[in-house]
Amino acid sequence: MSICLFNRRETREGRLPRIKVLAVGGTIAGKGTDGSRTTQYEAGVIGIESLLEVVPQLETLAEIGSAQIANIPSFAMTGRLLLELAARVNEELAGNTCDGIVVTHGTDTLEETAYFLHLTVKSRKPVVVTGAMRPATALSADGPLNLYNAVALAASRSAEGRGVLITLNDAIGSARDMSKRHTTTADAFGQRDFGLLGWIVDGVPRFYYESVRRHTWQSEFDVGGLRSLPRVDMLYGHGDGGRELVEAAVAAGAGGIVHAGMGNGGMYPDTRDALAAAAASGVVVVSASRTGSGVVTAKPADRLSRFVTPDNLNPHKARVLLSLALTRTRDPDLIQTMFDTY
Ligand SMILES: NC(=O)CC[C@H](N)C(=O)O
Repeated sequence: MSICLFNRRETREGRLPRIKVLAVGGTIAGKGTDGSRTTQYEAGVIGIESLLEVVPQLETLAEIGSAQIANIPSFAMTGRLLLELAARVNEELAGNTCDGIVVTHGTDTLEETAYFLHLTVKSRKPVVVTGAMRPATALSADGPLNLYNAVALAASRSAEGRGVLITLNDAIGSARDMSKRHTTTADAFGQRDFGLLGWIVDGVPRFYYESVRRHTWQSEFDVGGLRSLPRVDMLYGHGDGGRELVEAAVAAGAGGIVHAGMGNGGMYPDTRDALAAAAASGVVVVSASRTGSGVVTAKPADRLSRFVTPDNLNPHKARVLLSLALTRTRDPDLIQTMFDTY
């Protein structure tokens, strides 16, 4: 009888890949008092060194370095921290001392950070974002295996050039497409339109698909010199919608507004009027959808108002791209081209 074992080690000129883990916080670094309660805990309290100690198997995959960038629940994410993180990832990958990056992050806004990095990291080296749905103190905590898988993925040549990847629960997704779709389950992340890029099985990444949209080293966005991002507000569409929130966003200085519309970008008439007025005054309006899936198509009235459609990006990913687009132009036609490209 023969037993086939995968060799998990991928070496670089005879040495293990060098992977840097940048920790931002979240449930993966969360602590609760009762292991059976998976939603009652404080996120972003355990340091990255302690998280790494729990997974000694990482040593078989890579030479690990780490840095604590922040330790926050990810709903507290800021544009400033996104810029800091992107700068750090670019800095680490620019030299020849780092072969790949893992970011540990809260899951609430993990997809936005991953997409932001997908558009601003200038490297073909793997960048993998992971988190956990159960705190480190929970029974069946998912953080340690997610961290192991993330390092395995970042250490693998098979992950190079694919843009920023997300892994949780053995799944590999593109930062462009993967989203959090459940409030509490360990299987919270997925993508309704296209599915996954692959899985990680016993520490071995297996890819089946790839995204053909532009990203990372092909991206035109350079946030190197920026200290803040243009303000983009988001409004949720509904019946009896008013003008007031649109006007408040404009008064607050929004350069862009993403409207999470009903169905294929539907807007309550008063809200539409206010958004059209905002667009006429130079605010870039993206007509997105609250359905969570599918392309939003431009209707004649949208074209007249110069609304931008987000392709199939969900509203919060559209917000990320719009904010980056506004660092380059305020022209809705050019921004539409960006939405059709990334
Ligand atoms: N599962 C999680 O990571 C959620 C915890 C917290 N709300 C955060 O996003 O950081």
